[in-house]
Order: sequence, then structure tokens, then C-alpha cells
Amino acid sequence: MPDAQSSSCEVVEDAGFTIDAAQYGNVGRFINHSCSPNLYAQNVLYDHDNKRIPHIMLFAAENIPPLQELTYHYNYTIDQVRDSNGNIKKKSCYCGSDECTGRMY
Ligand SMILES: C[S@@+](CC[C@H](N)C(=O)[O-])C[C@H]1O[C@@H](n2cnc3c(N)ncnc32)[C@H](O)[C@@H]1O
Repeated sequence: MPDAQSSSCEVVEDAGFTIDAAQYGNVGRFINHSCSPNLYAQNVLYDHDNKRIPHIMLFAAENIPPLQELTYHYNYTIDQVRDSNGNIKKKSCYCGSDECTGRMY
């Protein structure tokens, strides 16, 4: 994936938005997972220097035409998500991409 320096966005500061929901939610809650996403998530420090609590920002991974759904890869590891009883949870992926693995986790 490209880093912020090499992305196609001209003004990097305006190219991403935070999905940090520590204080309150935002439009990031509507962004679905895709196995071939057009956004990528990156940890960003901009208002403090604590690397343990970075802001997570989304950047365009490619030139995205108008009206195309924005998606990113949730990066779950298959068979690593468990319920409160310790049982492995499985969730199907419906992203519809040619590279879809069929599983979100
Ligand atoms: C942050 S929300 C995304 C927005 C949500 N789809 C909505 O309609 O408000 C994350 C949830 O959306 C669903 N979801 C997102 N991407 C998905 C995908 N590729 N396949 C299946 N479910 C997905 C899952 O239920 C997931 O827990």
C-alpha cells in the first residue's frame, strides 16, 4: 500500500479522516470491509506524541471515482475472533470483489 507521501492526494492533511471512536462515533461507522478495498488505514499522531493511542485514519489507496463505495480491509485474522465463551466466531464476507475470501473472520 502507498504511504501518505506517495498517495495520489495533493494535500495529505486533507486526504484522510479519523475513525477513532474513543470519544464519539463518526461517518467511519458506515464504511464496510472489502477484500479488495479502495482505502487503507494508517496510525497517525497529530495532536499528541503517544504512540500507544494513535488516531486511525483512512486514506485513498487509488483514484476513486465519484459515487464509488469506500471500503477498507478490517484486517481480522480468520478463526481468531472468539465470543465471550471462547468459541471461534465466523462471519461471512459479502464484499463481492473478485478476490473475496468469503470470510470477514
Ligand atoms: C462499521 S459497520 C459498517 C456499516 C454497516 N454495514 C451499516 O450498514 O451500518 C461494520 C459491520 O458491517 C457489516 N459488514 C461490513 N462489511 C461487511 C462485509 N464485507 N461483509 C459482511 N458484512 C459486512 C458487519 O456486520 C460489520 O460488523
